[in-house]
Amino acid sequence: MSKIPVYILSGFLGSGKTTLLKNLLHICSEKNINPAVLMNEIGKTDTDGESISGMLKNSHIEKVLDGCMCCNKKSEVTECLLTLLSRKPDVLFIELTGVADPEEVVDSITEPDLLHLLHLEKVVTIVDAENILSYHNVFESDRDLVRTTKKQINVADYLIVNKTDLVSEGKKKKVEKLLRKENALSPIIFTTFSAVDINDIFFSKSSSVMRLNMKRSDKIPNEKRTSFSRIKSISLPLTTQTTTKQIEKFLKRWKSHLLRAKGYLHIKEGTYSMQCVMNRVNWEPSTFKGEYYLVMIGVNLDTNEIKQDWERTFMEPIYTEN
Ligand SMILES: Nc1nc2c(ncn2[C@@H]2O[C@H](COP(=O)(O)OP(=O)(O)OP(=O)(O)O)[C@@H](O)[C@H]2O)c(=O)[nH]1
Repeated sequence: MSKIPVYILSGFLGSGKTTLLKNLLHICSEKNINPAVLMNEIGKTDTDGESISGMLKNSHIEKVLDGCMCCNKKSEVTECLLTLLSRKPDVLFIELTGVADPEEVVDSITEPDLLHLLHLEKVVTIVDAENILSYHNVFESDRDLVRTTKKQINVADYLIVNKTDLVSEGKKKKVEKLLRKENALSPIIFTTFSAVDINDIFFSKSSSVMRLNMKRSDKIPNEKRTSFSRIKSISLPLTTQTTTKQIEKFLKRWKSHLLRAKGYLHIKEGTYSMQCVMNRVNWEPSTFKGEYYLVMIGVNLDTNEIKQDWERTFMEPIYTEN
């Protein structure tokens, strides 16, 4: 029986992993390739899964929520993978959380129960050209997080520098230099909205197994690792109508700890998907039909304080004309 090729999509919060996954699923649909997807979210709420599910046969997606596949959710991964592999997809994509260490995930997918069913084709790491150079300042005191972002670059077989529409040529060069410091060998491509060439991802030569084995032998045995030591997430339900301005004002109040926010919100103009990466906020009309919410992810978020602030701000209908 031929083994199913697996692609791991890694990269920090908001770098463009889900955007890449959607592009890859479009390519699969055009080429009549039958994909399966394993997704992981740090929080209990599955914001991206909904839109991805719509692009797949129902049974071809599994989700690991409320934790990180590389740390406290390892045991669930084998079960989810066995379920997906039993459906005999042509290819399997695993989208990691933004704070996952891909090397740890490689360890869990190369255990004996799975090894005869799949083979790791590539670890693809996507970096956010706009923000990557400032991460080291943001995470100054969190060594685990700094180590994880470096590791994501270090173990990649293929590196994508995304969001090039938001940076100058000079900044692109600086990002490339940073990547080369951590990873001297793997190809680097530059993209906007994760628009990759199918040949680069699916047909270029893979060096993953060899390189990852090399890296693993460097590991300190029994080292206790967590990739997201101080990362916290909170999901906040919204039962009233609001405005983009009011939501952005709320996010600004918690800006110093916030890395990422996303959700579906009911605003004056209708239902919108909101995506916030560091300081940048995007709003897009959405056909989402569920209950409205906002998820916030950040370093040492004071979840009790945030919850109280949210309830104070959005408990009563607060929509005003201006
Ligand atoms: N301007 C710009 N925005 C982008 C680009 N790529 C992605 N985005 C936006 O960045 C936001 C985050 O993209 P995602 O694909 O959700 O990022 P992610 O890595 O999956 O995020 P997490 O799952 O939270 O880690 C979304 O609003 C995207 O539309 C790009 O090249 N340029």
